[in-house]
Amino acid sequence: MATSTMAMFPSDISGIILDVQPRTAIIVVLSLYAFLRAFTVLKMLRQSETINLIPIVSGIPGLWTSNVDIARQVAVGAHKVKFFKPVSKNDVFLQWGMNLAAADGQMWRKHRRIVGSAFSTELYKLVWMQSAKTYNDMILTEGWDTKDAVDVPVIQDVTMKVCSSGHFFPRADPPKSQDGKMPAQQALKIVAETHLLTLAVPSWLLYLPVPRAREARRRLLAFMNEQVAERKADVSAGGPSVDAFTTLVKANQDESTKYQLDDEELIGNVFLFMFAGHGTLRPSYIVCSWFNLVSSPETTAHTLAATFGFLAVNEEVQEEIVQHILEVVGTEREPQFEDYAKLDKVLAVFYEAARMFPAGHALIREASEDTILTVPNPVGEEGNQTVPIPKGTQIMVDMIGIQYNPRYFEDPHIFKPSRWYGLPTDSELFTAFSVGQRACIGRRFATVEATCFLTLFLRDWKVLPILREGESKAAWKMRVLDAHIVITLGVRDIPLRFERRKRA
Ligand code: HEM
Repeated sequence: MATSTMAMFPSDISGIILDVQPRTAIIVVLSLYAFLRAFTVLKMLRQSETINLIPIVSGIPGLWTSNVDIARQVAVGAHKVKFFKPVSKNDVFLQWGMNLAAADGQMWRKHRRIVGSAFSTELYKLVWMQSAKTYNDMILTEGWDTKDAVDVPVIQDVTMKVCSSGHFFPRADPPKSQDGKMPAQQALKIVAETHLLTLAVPSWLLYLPVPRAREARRRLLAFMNEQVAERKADVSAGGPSVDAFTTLVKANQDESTKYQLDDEELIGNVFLFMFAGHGTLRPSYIVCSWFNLVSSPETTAHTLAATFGFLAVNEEVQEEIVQHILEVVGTEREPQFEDYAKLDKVLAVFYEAARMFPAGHALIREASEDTILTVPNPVGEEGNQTVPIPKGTQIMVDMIGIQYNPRYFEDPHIFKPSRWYGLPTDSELFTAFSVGQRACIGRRFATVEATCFLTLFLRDWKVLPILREGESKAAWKMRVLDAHIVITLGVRDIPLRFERRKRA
């Protein structure tokens, strides 16, 4: 839109419309159409689990579903089934190199095998220790150790600090500049914001010679390479894999195996884990989630925030969880990683919050050839139907729909952690991390982190809502515990009060 035209027709809408570029107009109309289509389909999904979208004149055929059996048939990966993750949903991240979240087929198997080896018991022990340390440090640095009550206007500010990729790549966390160049942290922010732009504009825009953006990309790449070089030196010196990053670097160095990451793939995965979900960067989270990567530690932070919110208005549940913590850990000792599997009720509250606000809210897949899907009949009717799926059909698995589907959950709108009590920690009955081989690789990472933090926190503090004058808890719940959707799914800012628990 030319500024001169706007100056000539400051309040004349037709003048502005006349000057809209044809491409922009098409994008606006298509976006409106896409929005209305999505809205209508989502409305229909509330009545019917699976909807087949058949284009009349042109367009891509689609199938939207909130059925777990269909999710299982499509989500697992192109090496097993005739559905793949469309590259168009990942191309922003592919700029840094192929990575686990974007790959499919045999390529995905390689990345999953290599990255998967970093998600070991050693890593989870480290995550547990770091979470405990974060809690203890926070109490001291915030001066909570001398207070009996603390008001936190936005609990997300706390949970964002707790859940960060620092556990995954410990040494890379404070990317400060020592040489007067743009700090890597700032470079990351600019890169993330530029990525965000590509939601609205074509991706070639990223390559335009905008000096700051170019400098940021260069700086970020240099920073990642520095980190890689540091670890390569460690690996050459025969040092142990002290963190997951070093495990990835080892996979790049090891020439004796067919499961080797090349330099680009190494950087692609480093970007995915170190940066895509960095706790301080909301834009990158939005991009990450929009492109269905769902790799963000921020997903854990959002779920943890929702967990606190639900506990604040469900006092009985909170007391039951505290009793459970006292039975398992007592009051005198620090909880240990070995307690994780025993703290099933703590995990259950986190699961229930993740069910009600599933951070990974959609899985998108595409049929690579003509195929069929087995679609279960509606509840109350036995059997299945076979639905032909033409090549190119896009399948949208509505994860929110699954988590509220009465086929799977009694009273789906009620916060009821007891549905998960006693569930083994990796049970597939819990579906918010997706299902099958391609389910979230960070599931245990997230649940270990959350269980440790909640255990320490709830043992010391009672969680209460900060109510407005005259507001009831029910009204607070309606106002605050509401999905906050911009592009991704989150919870509104949650104001909470913490009161120190009196110990007998
Ligand atoms: C409450 C927290 C989380 C939720 C609800 C969640 C959910 C999901 C879901 C639904 C998927 C499947 C996406 C798809 O197939 O299209 C996924 C994949 C993934 N998640 Fe998570 N996630 C969480 C935390 C994490 C964390 C903490 C990490 C990293 C440490 C992580 C890393 C990944 C990666 C790399 C994938 C892609 C895996 C693959 O394609 O093989 N996630 N996540």
